[in-house]
Amino acid sequence: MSDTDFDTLLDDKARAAHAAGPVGYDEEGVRQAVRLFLKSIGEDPEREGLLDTPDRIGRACKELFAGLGHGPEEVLKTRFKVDTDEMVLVRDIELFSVCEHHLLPFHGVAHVGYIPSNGQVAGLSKLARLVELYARRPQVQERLTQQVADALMEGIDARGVIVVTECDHMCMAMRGVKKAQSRTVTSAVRGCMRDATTRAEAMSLILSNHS
Ligand SMILES: Nc1nc2c(ncn2[C@@H]2O[C@H](COP(=O)(O)OP(=O)(O)OP(=O)(O)O)[C@@H](O)[C@H]2O)c(=O)[nH]1
Ligand SMILES: [Zn+2]
Repeated sequence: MSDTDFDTLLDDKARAAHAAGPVGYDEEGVRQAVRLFLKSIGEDPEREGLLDTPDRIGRACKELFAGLGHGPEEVLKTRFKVDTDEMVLVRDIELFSVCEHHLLPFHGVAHVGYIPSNGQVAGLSKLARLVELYARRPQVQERLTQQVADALMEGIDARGVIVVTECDHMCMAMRGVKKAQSRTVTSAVRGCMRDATTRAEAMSLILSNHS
């Protein structure tokens, strides 16, 4: 890889793609909503322990929903050439998201694999950044999985993509049906990764660290 390639990979703007938080974020609006919410559940927002809570949630939501309003082009604008058309797979990318039904967390891992076309590859960290981009917003796991797959497929003109996510949903654990041990697995498979042999190779790589 040339020096220029490295420079591009380390591009600060790409690194900070959504570090600024959600586009159009209204932190004061969030603070007011939290005060109202606390009152509405029968709490006293003026008691000492809760006084700073609206502020804290205002800052926390900026992180939790930092992907809102940002697009994959911010992450994938750098790509480079490596002489390979073989499968690349990054396994066990930690993810934290929030389900759009209950605004409770779901978390787990994503496995992201692709087959480049004409040696056009993405920096490995960009696969994890794509997961972040789509996880950091109110989500459902299926859509998160599909969005990462579609963004990668289009963003680097990949020949094929596979994304598998495995998540625990707090809305199924701490309330409602209360199944704390259940884990949800979703997959999205695109292009030549749909081919049975290629898909089987990817799945064996993904499963190789599972007992
Ligand atoms: N498909 C899918 N469902 C999800 C996800 N996260 C949460 N859910 C589900 O969203 C559904 C919402 O169902 P509703 O019947 O509208 O809400 P609810 O009465 O709170 O449902 P219960 O959780 O069954 O008590 C629940 O079945 C959740 O388990 C997700 O990522 N994907
Ligand atoms: Zn939920």
